[in-house]
Amino acid sequence: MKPWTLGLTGGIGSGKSAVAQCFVDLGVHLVDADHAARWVVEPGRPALAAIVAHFGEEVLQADGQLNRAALRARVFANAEERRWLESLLHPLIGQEISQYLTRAQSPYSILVSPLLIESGQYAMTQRVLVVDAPEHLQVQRTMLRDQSSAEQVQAILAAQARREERLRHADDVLVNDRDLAWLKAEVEHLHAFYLTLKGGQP
Ligand SMILES: CC(C)(COP(=O)(O)OP(=O)(O)OC[C@H]1O[C@@H](n2cnc3c(N)ncnc32)[C@H](O)[C@@H]1OP(=O)(O)O)[C@@H](O)C(=O)NCCC(=O)NCCS
Ligand SMILES: Nc1ncnc2c1ncn2[C@@H]1O[C@H](COP(=O)(O)OP(=O)(O)O)[C@@H](O)[C@H]1O
Repeated sequence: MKPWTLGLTGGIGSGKSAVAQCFVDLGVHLVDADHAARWVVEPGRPALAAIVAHFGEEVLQADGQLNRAALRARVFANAEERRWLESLLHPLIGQEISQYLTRAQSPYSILVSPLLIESGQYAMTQRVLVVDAPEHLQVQRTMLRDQSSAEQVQAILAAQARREERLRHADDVLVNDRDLAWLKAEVEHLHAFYLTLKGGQP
């Protein structure tokens, strides 16, 4: 039977990557929208040239790669610039994702994306798992992971769907407010359940 796709989403620092890694350890095929977002702006790809034409040479590093920190500072300080970037990149990211989803060998595959709902990528999935965490934990974990300031994390949070909106699209919710051993056990339960599903439904 054709593998179905589980959409995995949650706000920044909610624990999507940690949950995704647990599924990978169980042998599930994973496609990561953040990785696709990096591939489409590699040197030589047309999107990078369009970004430089729009934002200027200061969003390039000396080696010709995108200066992600510089672009991050620009787009999370200005919603119009962020929307411009999204309208350029989201169609390209969507194409990469659908190509990689077709390579799935496992009974189901996972698309992990911070913007699954906002970008409409959930249309490529048959079921949605939302990782949820209290906002103070999201901020604390992201600051530790990225060495970013609380203000920058808050600015990114403000650019994302509200928790209620994300939860409205959820078939399953994993509240990641305990330790990683507990998280792993929860993923094992979900995986056992997902293996019983056909096309993402009981
Ligand atoms: C702006 C940008 C260059 C910054 O790069 P970076 O500093 O390396 O940061 P990352 O790409 O790792 O993104 C950091 C966080 O910002 C959030 N984020 C990224 N793009 C976002 C956007 N357009 N709107 C809201 N939040 C966004 C994500 O939550 C991400 O963290 P998470 O995956 O851990 O949840 C990069 O985020 C980008 O190209 N964004 C536009 C493309 C896009 O929408 N990507 C999201 C996946 S579809
Ligand atoms: N339950 C947890 N306990 C402790 N640390 C966690 C837990 N879940 C995630 N983390 C850590 O918090 C940070 C953010 O998690 P991550 O999975 O990268 O979030 P996301 O992908 O949603 O942005 C990472 O450094 C991760 O290792």
